[in-house]
Order: sequence, then C-alpha cells, then structure tokens
Amino acid sequence: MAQASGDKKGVAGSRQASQGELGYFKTQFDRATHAQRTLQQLRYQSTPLDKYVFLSGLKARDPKLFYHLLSQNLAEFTPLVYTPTIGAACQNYSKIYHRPEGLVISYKDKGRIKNVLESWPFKDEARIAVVTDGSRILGLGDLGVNGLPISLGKLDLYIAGAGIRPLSTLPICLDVGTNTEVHLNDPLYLGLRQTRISPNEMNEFMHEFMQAMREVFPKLLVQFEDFSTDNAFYYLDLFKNRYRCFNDDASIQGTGSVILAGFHNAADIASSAPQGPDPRDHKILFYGAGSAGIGVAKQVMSYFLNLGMSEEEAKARIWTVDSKGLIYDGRPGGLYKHKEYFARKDYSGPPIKSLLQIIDYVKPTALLGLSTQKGAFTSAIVGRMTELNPRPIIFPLSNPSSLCELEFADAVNWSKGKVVYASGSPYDSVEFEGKTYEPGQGNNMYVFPGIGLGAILSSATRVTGKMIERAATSLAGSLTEEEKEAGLIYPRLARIREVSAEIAVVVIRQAQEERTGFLFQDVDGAKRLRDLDDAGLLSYVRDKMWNPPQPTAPTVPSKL
Ligand SMILES: NC(=O)C1=CN([C@@H]2O[C@H](COP(=O)(O)OP(=O)(O)OC[C@H]3O[C@@H](n4cnc5c(N)ncnc54)[C@H](O)[C@@H]3O)[C@@H](O)[C@H]2O)C=CC1
Ligand SMILES: CC(=O)C(=O)O
Ligand SMILES: [Mg+2]
Repeated sequence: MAQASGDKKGVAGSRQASQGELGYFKTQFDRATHAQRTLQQLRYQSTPLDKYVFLSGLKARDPKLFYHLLSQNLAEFTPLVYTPTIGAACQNYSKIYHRPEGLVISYKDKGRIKNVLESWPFKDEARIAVVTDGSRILGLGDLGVNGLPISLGKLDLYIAGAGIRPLSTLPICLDVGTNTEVHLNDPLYLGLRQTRISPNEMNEFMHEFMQAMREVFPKLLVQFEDFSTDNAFYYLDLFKNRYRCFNDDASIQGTGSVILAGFHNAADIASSAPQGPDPRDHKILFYGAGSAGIGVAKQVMSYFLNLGMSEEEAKARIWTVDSKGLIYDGRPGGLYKHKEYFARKDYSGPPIKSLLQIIDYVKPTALLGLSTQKGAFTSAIVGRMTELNPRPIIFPLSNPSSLCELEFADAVNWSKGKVVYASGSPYDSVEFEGKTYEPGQGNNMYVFPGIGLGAILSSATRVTGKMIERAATSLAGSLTEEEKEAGLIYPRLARIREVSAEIAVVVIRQAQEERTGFLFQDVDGAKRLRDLDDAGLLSYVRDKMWNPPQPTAPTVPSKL
C-alpha cells in the first residue's frame, strides 16, 4: 500500500515552518535563542542515532529551524543526517519510525502507481526525487523499505548544499521486498514481508513507475540511489536517454565525478613531491569492482585522457580487484559483464587473491577502496604503498565508517604522514609528530547537489556524461589557496553552497551547448540565461538558491 506522508496537512506540517506556534509563552518568542537552545538539546543526546532521531523530530516540528541549523553547522550535522549515521538510521528504521515521511511505493501498488503519485500534495513544486529500492544501502546490503532515510538524507543535502526548496524535494522508497531475513523476521518491519520480486516483475514495475513519474511530475529530475549493482547499471542504461534521471553511485555518474576531482588534486600533490611519478605514470588499483568501483574507474580514466592519452592507454593505467582477486581476462569462473572492460589482458594467471601480492605485482601509485571490507587496508598494505611511493594516494571510499577500508588516524600513522587521503565518510583531523593532518571526504555529496540544481535551473531534459565531467573539473578547481596550503584535495564542507553554485553554472552551460536544456522554460528566459556571462550566470544561480530564514530575536518589547 502506498504510504504518502500522511494527509496534505500532515505533509505541510513536516515540510513548512510552524513558526510562531508557541503562543502559550506570554512574551514574544525569541527564535534566535531558541536556535541556541535546540543546538544544546541536540548535543545532550548520547549517541549519533539518538541525535538523528532528535533531528528528524525537529525537521517535522520546525523545518525552517532544522534547515537553518543544518546549513549553519554543516560539519557537525552532515555526519548525523548523512553518512555514517544515516547507515544506522536505515538499519533501524522500522524501530525508530515515528511518522510518515516521503513516499513509499509498494509492489502492491502495481497497476495504480500513478494514482499513488497523484496523492503527493506538492505535485507542482516537485523538482528532484531521490529514489531507492533499498537493495544496497551504502555498503550495508539489502535493507528493504528501511532504506527510505537514504533518500531523506540525500535530499537534505540538496536543500542545505544547493538551496533547493524543501517543498521541491520528493524522497521515495520502492518497497519491492527484501532478501534479508533479519528484516523479514522483525515484527516491527514496516515493509512488504516477502523476498524481492523477480527481475521480470521488477522490470515491469520500474517501467510503470518511471512513466507515471513523468506524467505526474513533468518537471522532476530523478536520482537513483543505492540500487544493487546489477539493477543500478541496468536501470540507468534503460532510462538515461528516456527520462530526466541519473545515478548517484554507478556508471560515469556522481561518485565517479567526485573521485575524479579528488584524484586530480591528489595526483598533483603526489607528482609534485620529490621523486613523485610523472602524471602519465600514475597506476590506479581499485579494490572493489561493483557499480561504485567500476563507475569511478571509468570516470577516473578522464584524468589520463586529458593528458592526451588514448582510451586504451588510459585503461591500461587501471587495475581492478574483486572478492576473487585481480580481475583479468580468462580468470577461471568467468566475469560479470561490468567487470570485463577493465579485465587485464596482460596477465593470464594464476589468480592472485592477496592484496599485498597484487600491490607487489602492480606497484600502484594510488589505491582506491570501494569494497565494503572494513580494515582491508592493513598496516602492511599502507607500509608497502609508502615504500613504493613518496606520497601514496589512498582513498578508502566504502560507507559508512563501519565498512571503511582504512581509518584516517591509521593512514597517517602507518604512512608517517605521507598519505594523500580521502574517505567516503568523515573523520576528524589527526596530530602526527606535531603536525595536524586533515582528511578529505571523497563523497558524491560534493557534486549531486550542484548537478541537480543546474539540471533544474536549465530544465535539462537529460543529465549527460559531459555535464558530469564538467562538474568534476569544476570541483577539482574549486580549492582556495588556503585549502591547497592545508594539503586538502576537496573544499571544506562549509563552502559547499559556493561549490554547488559553480557546478550548477557549468551544468547549465553544458545543457546550452548540448541543447538538452530549457525544455520548460520560455524562449525569452532561455535566451536571457544564454546572454549572461559566467559571472552573471553565477549570480543568477545564487539568487535562485533557497535560504532558510534566520531565526530572529523579538524586535518589539513583549507585554505581559
Ligand atoms: N564515497 C562515495 O561517495 C561512495 C561510496 N560507495 C561505497 O562503495 C561501496 C561499494 O558499493 P557498490 O559498488 O555498489 O557495492 P558492490 O557490492 O556492488 O561492490 C562491492 C565490490 O567489492 C568487492 N569485494 C567484496 N569483498 C571483497 C574482498 N574481500 N576483497 C576484494 N574485493 C571485495 C566485490 O567483489 C564487489 O566487486 C559501498 O560501501 C558504498 O557505500 C558507493 C557510492 C559512493
Ligand atoms: C555515498 C553513497 O552514495 C554511497 O555510499 O552509496
Ligand atoms: Mg549511494
């Protein structure tokens, strides 16, 4: 059964401010002080999951205050509303659930999905949907309908990081069963108590869903999120040229773009170190060859292509590893299709399983983890990478932190401060021999808000590979001098709105060049944007960003 966010009034309550409703205080309510009070209350909560529950309640009660606090305290709040805490929120969603939020579309709605979508109260405002089927939430596996919070969390970042209006966001979870027994046996489980529907059933369901989405929300952009690798590739290929959609995790999309940007900056640091490799000589080893690993590898090839290398030469700089070891042509047991592209042709066996042996064989300058294997990058691995490279590039990108291949403190200690590091989830800075080291966070959150904003403002009919590549270039070039001096490879999170605005500009420009934009915009409006120079377009984008209202102190003395 469909589970829209309650009735129209209920959703409005959770998506619009309930300002000034605290009238039983006989003084005028001081919202600025209340913002401070709320921050204190958050900090009193004991665990990150308690904090998540507190913030989720705040968002329902007082969304303007929630978004104000989120945008003012991004570094503190992002780990709570997004990775890593969102992982625990998803795993426990049926236990912490309080009220309907977002839209759940069940397999039982097949044949009437359009009616269900029609029940969403903000049809005209909807511009961006994050849609998951819960089948691979971060690296935590199949969580079924418990995956809904990932859509909520991603959309909170669209709001805070790119100024998308809250009412324009549409979080969706497709409830098509789960193969995880612990959920099926959980008496509190909120979703369908059945194993996942068959591929054919899923196919029909997805076709009906996407068609209905277009009919009900013609201006909507769809971000697919955390579909299992097979479905991520399959549905992206099926829909990317038919609907306004992209996949945050897979193919040449969000994650690839962010990691390409970070790799670019990391390679600059490594190559400019004494005895560092020539930029053309970087060798990248991907540990993990799922949708994320292969998607990132394909995008990172652009680093070499931009140096003038051919596709074959660029591909030859990349090695991939899965749970069976180094991936090569003719490996016994065969390969899944998505792994064939990077399968090595210059190795013919025997299979090499040990990562240390693979490193000895490849001698990589960069090791990227998208494997979900906690602690896989051991002190021996980091030590060997540091022997091979003056500045080893190591990106343990699996989320959440409980699955990260290498914690930042270990990376710094084991490499004696030499590592150039980015992880998928955040870590604190680390002191080593009197120096402070700051980690990078290689997470698609740096690009999807800007890509979405640009696609929305240009009314782009498609999110194209070129848009995503330009987003990466924009992100790579967004470091300030201070950030570069601090050895960062990604901008500080507090600047995400600036970064998103710049990404939105390049996405709009690309839409203009590819003529994929301005489907719904009046011709005059499209021309006005085209006539703007880049500075003008940037200020146009900034003006379009929604800002949560500043909570204010009372201006009129209160009367008792
Ligand atoms: N930092 C970021 O922005 C992003 C991070 N990710 C993370 O990437 C991870 C992987 O995601 P998917 O590719 O969708 O998952 P997946 O399950 O499709 O892929 C995992 C890959 O790791 C390999 N693997 C598993 N055990 C291994 C072992 N012991 N040794 C070597 N390889 C092993 C598997 O063979 C598979 O190729 C997740 O933790 C996810 O959170 C995904 C998207 C974005
Ligand atoms: C960050 C993200 O999208 C993931 O880990 O799947
Ligand atoms: Mg994801």
